[in-house]
Amino acid sequence: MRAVHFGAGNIGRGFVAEVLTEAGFSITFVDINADVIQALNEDGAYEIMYAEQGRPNFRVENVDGLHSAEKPREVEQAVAEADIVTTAVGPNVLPHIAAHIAAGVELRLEQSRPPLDIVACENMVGGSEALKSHVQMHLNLENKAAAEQVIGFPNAAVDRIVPPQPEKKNVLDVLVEPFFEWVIETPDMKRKETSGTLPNVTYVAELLPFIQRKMFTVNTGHAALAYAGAYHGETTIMGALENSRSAAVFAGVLEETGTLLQHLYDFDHDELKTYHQKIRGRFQTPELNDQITRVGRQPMRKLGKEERLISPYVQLHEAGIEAPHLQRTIAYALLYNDAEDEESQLITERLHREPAFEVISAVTGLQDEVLLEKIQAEIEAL
Ligand SMILES: NC(=O)C1=CN([C@@H]2O[C@H](COP(=O)(O)OP(=O)(O)OC[C@H]3O[C@@H](n4cnc5c(N)ncnc54)[C@H](O)[C@@H]3O)[C@@H](O)[C@H]2O)C=CC1
Ligand SMILES: O=P(O)(O)OC[C@H]1O[C@](O)(CO)[C@@H](O)[C@@H]1O
Repeated sequence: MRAVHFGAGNIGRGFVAEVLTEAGFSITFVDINADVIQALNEDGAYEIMYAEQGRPNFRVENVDGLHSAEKPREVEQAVAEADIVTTAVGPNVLPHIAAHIAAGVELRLEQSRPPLDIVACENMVGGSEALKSHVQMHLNLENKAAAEQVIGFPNAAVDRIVPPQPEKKNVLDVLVEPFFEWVIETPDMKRKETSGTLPNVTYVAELLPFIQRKMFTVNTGHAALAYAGAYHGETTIMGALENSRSAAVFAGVLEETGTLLQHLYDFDHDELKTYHQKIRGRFQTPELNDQITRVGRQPMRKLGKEERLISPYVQLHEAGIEAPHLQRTIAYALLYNDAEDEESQLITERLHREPAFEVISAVTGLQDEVLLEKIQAEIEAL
């Protein structure tokens, strides 16, 4: 069985590949990083190393690579022949890989190949569904209707911390945290016998509670640590946890999103507390040396309306629940300034040039004047 995976980065090599290898797939990675593609084709294997004393490495074998800009026809043929397609490229990159996937789908339909599932493993709600819309834009009406029958885009949630990689001899080897969770929603699958039987994957009929629990806890909590930590002069996630001011924001944010999750889904209070402790322990792994620049990357995306900060903040507001720590975190995120991060630079420049109220509205997509004024006041207080 062959998988085609778009994005041979940290999560692609360090997580998706482990599960697919365990399931017996050989993997063709598609990427635009020439060094990684060359190494995949020369070595055909690499090691996953766990941030856990004494745990042996996991060897990923039977891999190769395709550079999508240099070998577009081969990428399309690989998609046409694949038994599963997965992605971990980042939400902003999904539109850029859609044309290749659509061309592969067209070939598949022409060649009357079996059904296929395409699973986006991105930190976002409705990732596969979003990819589906991008792919559909490249299909004519007839192929769109035909694809609807045989190409599934089941949504998924993925969770594993794969930090910025330490200096190492081999560009492919990847250090990961031992924990992982991959949840896939089953109703949209078209090839359950393949995509529905991956080992160590949790299958659910409705993903929303799982992905919201993950996004609003792991990702919102992480973002709070990153942005509050950066504001208080920290550069690492460990530093932010040890800093009493950012740690207090983190704890407050988890309380607030925990309240929301219980309000939305009736999650058990004690289970949620245990989940919080587990996450705190995962963040507190010194071997990962996780950097604020990674966790805080692309603040404009993270401040989007459907994302980890604004979505719970708005939902709490609508439920009549105050969320001062989330509100403060949103202000920290708007003030976040990493010289290497284009999005943080764009927000910083706009805040210098334009009234804060308008910048906040443009970045977050919020229209509610009450909320905009609250966030503006928060920024002014900092
Ligand atoms: N690193 C982590 O701990 C986690 C990341 N995620 C999600 O996984 C996704 C990937 O994140 P990472 O692996 O950390 O990022 P990464 O930057 O390590 O990997 C992304 C890969 O996509 C490739 N890429 C960029 N444009 C491309 C294109 N047009 N065609 C093909 N490949 C392209 C890049 O060259 C890179 O190899 C994101 O959505 C992220 O939110 C989810 C859970 C954990
Ligand atoms: O990958 P993103 O969306 O930029 O955000 C980083 C987040 O991804 C993770 O690596 C895994 O969910 C978290 O550690 C962190 O909150």
